[in-house]
Amino acid sequence: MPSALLRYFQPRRLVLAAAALVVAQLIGLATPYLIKLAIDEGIAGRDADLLWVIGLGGLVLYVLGALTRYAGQWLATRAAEDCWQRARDDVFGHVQSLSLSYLARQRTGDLVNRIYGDTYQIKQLAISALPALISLLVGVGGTGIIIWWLDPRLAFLAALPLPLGWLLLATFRNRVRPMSRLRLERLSALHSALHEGLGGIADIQALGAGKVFATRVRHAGTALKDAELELAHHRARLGPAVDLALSLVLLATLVIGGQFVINDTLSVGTLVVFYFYISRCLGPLRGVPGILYSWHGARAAAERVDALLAVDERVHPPEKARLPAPGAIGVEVEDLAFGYGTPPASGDEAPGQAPQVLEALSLSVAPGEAAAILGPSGAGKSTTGRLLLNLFEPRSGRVSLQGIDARQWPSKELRRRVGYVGQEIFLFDGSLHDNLLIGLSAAERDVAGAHLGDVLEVSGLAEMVASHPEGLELSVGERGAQLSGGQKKRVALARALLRHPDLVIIDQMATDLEESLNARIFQALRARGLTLIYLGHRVPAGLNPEHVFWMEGGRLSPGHPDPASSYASGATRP
Ligand SMILES: Nc1ncnc2c1ncn2[C@@H]1O[C@H](COP(=O)(O)OP(=O)(O)OP(=O)(O)O)[C@@H](O)[C@H]1O
Repeated sequence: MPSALLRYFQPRRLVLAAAALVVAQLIGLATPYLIKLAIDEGIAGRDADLLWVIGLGGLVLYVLGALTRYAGQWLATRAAEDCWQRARDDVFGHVQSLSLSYLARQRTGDLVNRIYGDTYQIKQLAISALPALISLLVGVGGTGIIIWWLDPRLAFLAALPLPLGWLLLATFRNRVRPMSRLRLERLSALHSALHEGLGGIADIQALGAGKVFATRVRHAGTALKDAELELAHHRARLGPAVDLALSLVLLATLVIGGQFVINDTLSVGTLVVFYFYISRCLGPLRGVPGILYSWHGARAAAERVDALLAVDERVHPPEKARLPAPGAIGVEVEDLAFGYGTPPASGDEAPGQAPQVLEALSLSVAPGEAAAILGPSGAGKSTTGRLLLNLFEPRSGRVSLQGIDARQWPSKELRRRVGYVGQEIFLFDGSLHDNLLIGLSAAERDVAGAHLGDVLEVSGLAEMVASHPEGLELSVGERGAQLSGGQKKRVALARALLRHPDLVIIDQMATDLEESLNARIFQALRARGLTLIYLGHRVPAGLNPEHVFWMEGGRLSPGHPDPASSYASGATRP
């Protein structure tokens, strides 16, 4: 059984819910018996007082039944909601801990569906399947015992269709599991298509490709509809089959039980109450297909959650962490090789499946120096930046920051001391202020707040903030949709600087900003004395780097290959 099915439920809540529902069912079992008493003892014996006592007893039982049913359903709902929250948080936490190389191979819509949709299926077990299962086990099971005690002949008659029902369920069960799995996979595919279609809406509109994505969403939706219909069709056959069997039992009870009354071997009260008990079983037995589908849906969902939780491609904390000394960070890269895709299994010397992106890459940048790594598109510049940040595991070679292997830096320290302005900037739907301070503790926020004005000035944001009526409370929109490309870059730079970094890696900014603004920003950055690594197609004004490297096909060489370039010598400052 998939472990995600039980892992997130708190047993105490479930046991309490189950106990309340069991009591409600036991009370429900007692109430029809009062009818027999009323008919056979009260009415037949012309005992009006007894009828009043029975009525009062019935009232107490009905009230208790209602209260325990309410308590059971409420406790089951609480258990389910707690389970869903715990499962969502746990699965999302796990996804967050996975390495970028794994996540880059996944579809976001599918991950969202596993975190939200699959865990939802698991919680539904407590809300719908638990009460249905208890009314089946206690309600129907208890009824079986009572009717056996009332009249074994009629009870035997009522039990006749049971083996047939069991056989029917066993046959149906084998088909439900693969169908439930297919339904969830198609739901995931639809989420992925929607996510992609909405995530790139601006480009899609600009390309006039709306129809293409509408078709993709429609196809994914049609596939899901087919899976849903197949499941519903299957269920539609099981439901009426159960109904038919139960109706036959009711008819047989009436006709054969009536004969027993005529023959004086059964009292009218017993026949009536027998009929009542059998009718009480109709609801729970009709619920059996629901339990079956809910169980297999949750099972298929739990298998998908387990599969995701079993992924261990994560960023592991360093085995021998070393705390680097404060101050500007020198960068040493030795013989670095890297490729995206499945890394080789441990102990396996063979390279991974994916092609090598970086080869024998070596460079050295002293503390406080600036280096520019230039090269054509696809050369491997951004990849180099990600390896300097220890976001990916190199296939061989190493990156040392301040003489310590980047893999041995405590990750929190690395994220704080190495600022990163990526090619694609992540901004979330919130104020500019919240985007700037994201990830900082309360104490760090206080420190950052004190030099916020200075940082806004260095990153060229001060004028934008001053000119906007909402200032720092300006809303940036989802993924920063309300800011320009250059503004997003500057917000990312300010966000990095607010952490007091000692090394800043900037991936392509020169082309996003006008020359004078570049000059202002890079001069101000150089004046701070931190180490700077710039990745792009040309050296930005004001950077004035000590080193210029040319990267092509994942290989690095000093200087620009164009002899006319002022950086052609490979020597340093032109
Ligand atoms: N997440 C990824 N998964 C697989 N391959 C990738 C991934 N990211 C980049 N690549 C591949 O790695 C190579 C280097 O890409 P990279 O982004 O480092 O180049 P770049 O020099 O920064 O290019 P540009 O100047 O266009 O930004 C390219 O061939 C690219 O297709």
